[in-house]
Amino acid sequence: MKDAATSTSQVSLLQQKLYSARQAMEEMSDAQNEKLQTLMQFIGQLSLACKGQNLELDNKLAKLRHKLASFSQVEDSLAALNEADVILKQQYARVMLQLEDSRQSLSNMVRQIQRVESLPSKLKLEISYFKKELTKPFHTYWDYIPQVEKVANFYDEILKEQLNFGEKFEILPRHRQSAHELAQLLSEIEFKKEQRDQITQIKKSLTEHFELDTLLDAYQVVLGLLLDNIAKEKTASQEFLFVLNNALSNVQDVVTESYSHSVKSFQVSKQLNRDINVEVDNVGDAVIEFEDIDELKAQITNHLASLRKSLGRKELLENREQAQLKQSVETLRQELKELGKETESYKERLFEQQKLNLLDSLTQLPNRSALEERMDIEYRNYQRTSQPLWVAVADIDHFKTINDSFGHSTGDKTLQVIAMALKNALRESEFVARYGGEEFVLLLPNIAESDIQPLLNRVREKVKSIPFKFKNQRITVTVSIGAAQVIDNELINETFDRADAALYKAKNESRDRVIIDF
Ligand SMILES: Nc1nc2c(ncn2[C@@H]2O[C@H](COP(=O)(O)OP(=O)(O)OP(=O)(O)O)[C@@H](O)[C@H]2O)c(=O)[nH]1
Repeated sequence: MKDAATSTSQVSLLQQKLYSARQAMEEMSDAQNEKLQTLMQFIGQLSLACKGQNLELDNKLAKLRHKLASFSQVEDSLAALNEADVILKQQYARVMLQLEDSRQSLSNMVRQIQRVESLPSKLKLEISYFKKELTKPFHTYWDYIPQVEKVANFYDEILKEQLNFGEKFEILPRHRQSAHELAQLLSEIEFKKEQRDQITQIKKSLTEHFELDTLLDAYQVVLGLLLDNIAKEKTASQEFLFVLNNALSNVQDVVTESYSHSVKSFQVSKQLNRDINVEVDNVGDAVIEFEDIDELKAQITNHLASLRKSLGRKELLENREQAQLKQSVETLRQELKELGKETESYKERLFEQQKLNLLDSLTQLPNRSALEERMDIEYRNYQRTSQPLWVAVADIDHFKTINDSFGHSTGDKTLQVIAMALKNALRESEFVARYGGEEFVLLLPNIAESDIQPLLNRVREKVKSIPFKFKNQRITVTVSIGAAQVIDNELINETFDRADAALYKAKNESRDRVIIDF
């Protein structure tokens, strides 16, 4: 019995121990599950941090999280852990390569930036320090990102600079050519007085160191001014036509009115004539059929009274008609007088405009259009009379140097003085025009072959003797001249070409000379 009791108490002891052991094991398992949860959370965060970098790594980490869901599966997870470890190492190597590539790309970008010529020196220095910094390798993306930010900042600053000072496009020869042609065109077009200062400024801006924007602005402004002038001219013409139209319709009204009045008067007058004729006939009849002289007297007195009445009415009508006619004529005269005045002022304006269109604004010499007109006239004279006609082209020597050394406005003044000298050196019947730039064309009729060289040499000497003084420096300005005579059936433009070729020779033969194409 005692044994049985002992056994029972041992069993219960064992049961108690077993219970305690199970409890301890359960507690241990809970603690491990808790640690496992922490590990899973960590892997979860790691997956999130790496997500998108590497698809394979994303899958492995997802599988691992699934396997680690309970402690019992930890054993199975080991292989997945190893795989994830390998991929992580590969990913690290790949990131390192990528960072190296990115570093190279950044270095290239910096080299490009350094090529921008207009960089301010401070920025240049900063970029060159930065370039040195870029020679060190990056270890993480966190090394890389700030450097990218720096490059972006450099671009930003450069962009700001460009925006502040306007983008400076390179000026190509064709831009220079366009600027030169525009400046020349501006010398040939006559602008209104109030526009001239602006045009002078534009011309000046085109001959000095200009930017593309200046050229584009110049085109825009010139176009605007021209359109404005055309619009004004159009308005003036329209106003004139309006006045003309008004006057004509007034005249038409007067004429129509006096016509209808005349028609009416004519009808009344015709009726009165008929009445008079009837009365005259009546008198005639009374005389033929007369029996009693007293009765005849009475009848004739009656007829004569009617006749006088009709004649009185006719006279009244004629007087009224006369007055009406006088008034109409007076109205017409007034209208025509007004119209005449208007036409006169329009003609004057047209004449002024025409004159302006034919003058070069800078030198006040005839311009190219005027030259063409005069060439036609002189050529027709030559064809009619066969008197000699010479064309000479004169060009100022090294004029560019004057502009470059003393400024464009000094160049302009020089042109004005030389233009005056050329004009004064010629006779009334001779003609000089500014052909463009620093080139002048002379038309010289009726000059004998033996006289042309001395004449042109006198012109050349006259220019040479002008005492120019720029910036207190005595300067001699010379011209080269080429000339040719119109021959046989040659067109005057062909003569001009020969004169121009002679000028070219004079320029080649050290300038300041006259060459005639005989
Ligand atoms: N100031 C001023 N300069 C002008 C005008 N029109 C043309 N020019 C300038 O005249 C100069 C002509 O230069 P080039 O054609 O090289 O001739 P150049 O310097 O006279 O030399 P050569 O003719 O070979 O002796 C250019 O600099 C033009 O800008 C103008 O209206 N005013």
